[in-house]
Amino acid sequence: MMNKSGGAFVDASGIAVLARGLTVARGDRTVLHSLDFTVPPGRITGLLGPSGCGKSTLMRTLVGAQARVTGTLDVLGRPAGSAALRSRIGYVTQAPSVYDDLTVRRNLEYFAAVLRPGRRHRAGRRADVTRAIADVDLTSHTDTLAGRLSGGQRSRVSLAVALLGTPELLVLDEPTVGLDPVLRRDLWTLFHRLAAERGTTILVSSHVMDEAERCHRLLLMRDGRILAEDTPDGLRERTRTPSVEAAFLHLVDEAAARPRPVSTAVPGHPRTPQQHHSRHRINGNTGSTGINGSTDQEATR
Ligand SMILES: Nc1ncnc2c1ncn2[C@@H]1O[C@H](COP(=O)(O)OP(=O)(O)OP(=O)(O)O)[C@@H](O)[C@H]1O
Repeated sequence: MMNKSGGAFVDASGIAVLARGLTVARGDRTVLHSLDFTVPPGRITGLLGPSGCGKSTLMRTLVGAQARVTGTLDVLGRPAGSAALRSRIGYVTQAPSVYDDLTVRRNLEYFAAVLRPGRRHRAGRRADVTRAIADVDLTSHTDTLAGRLSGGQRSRVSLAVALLGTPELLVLDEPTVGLDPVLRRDLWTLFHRLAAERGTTILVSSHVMDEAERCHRLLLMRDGRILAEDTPDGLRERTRTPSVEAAFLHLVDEAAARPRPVSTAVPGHPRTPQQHHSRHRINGNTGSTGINGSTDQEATR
């Protein structure tokens, strides 16, 4: 089934991601505290919050690369970590995962062969590789060794890898860090094009508040909790502030003035009724592989 924009229809409910009571522990601490949120399909949702608030952990959980998870997390209508989701999600981590001793094209060809093995897919793979390189504006560097690229160019190779399988959901962990303003603008143009033309659902994290204005919707996070879930306009109006940054600070102050919930249940030992009552319980030790090759070993941390 297809939606209006030509992308895949994700769920009868029209929700790409649904989290209820989502809790994650890392080390000896709970780092995500009973999160409730949704991500709409075919839109760009920004995950914003200060360093260490849990953005990467949430993204790892979405792609099934995080252990010690309780609660409900449905992604494209299936429990996070399901094997069936692997080819439907593109995940770009903060550290570009490319082979320095291969050219841009060879890097892409390698990952394309993993996604669609077999001689009969050769022509299709070639077309996918050429399109993905053009998507990230690296056509003029097709035959350059990845090791000779700048940091920003290497991140774009990682993004091209994630775009290879035409994913329905793209999960991007701080993709614009360290990029100059022109490249940042070009990347945001690409994200909007992917959402509008291919119906791709994009979840993109950032700790730069001015990037919030470029998103259709925002999830504002702090200390492993969702402070707000709204459009940029909605946030400004609701807090009567002139910018998303000011709205964020307003919400931080508001939250600080409220008493905190007492419980931080350790995953595996749910204490709240909500945690017992999941529509799709997710497997806390699932170690499915994101497109950038997150491993079972990583899933245990
Ligand atoms: N391997 C780990 N073991 C234990 N705790 C961890 C581990 N990795 C991260 N944490 C903790 O989990 C919390 C959330 O970290 P996370 O990387 O998800 O935050 P973030 O918002 O993505 O930060 P940044 O923007 O700096 O990448 C932090 O308090 C961090 O110290």
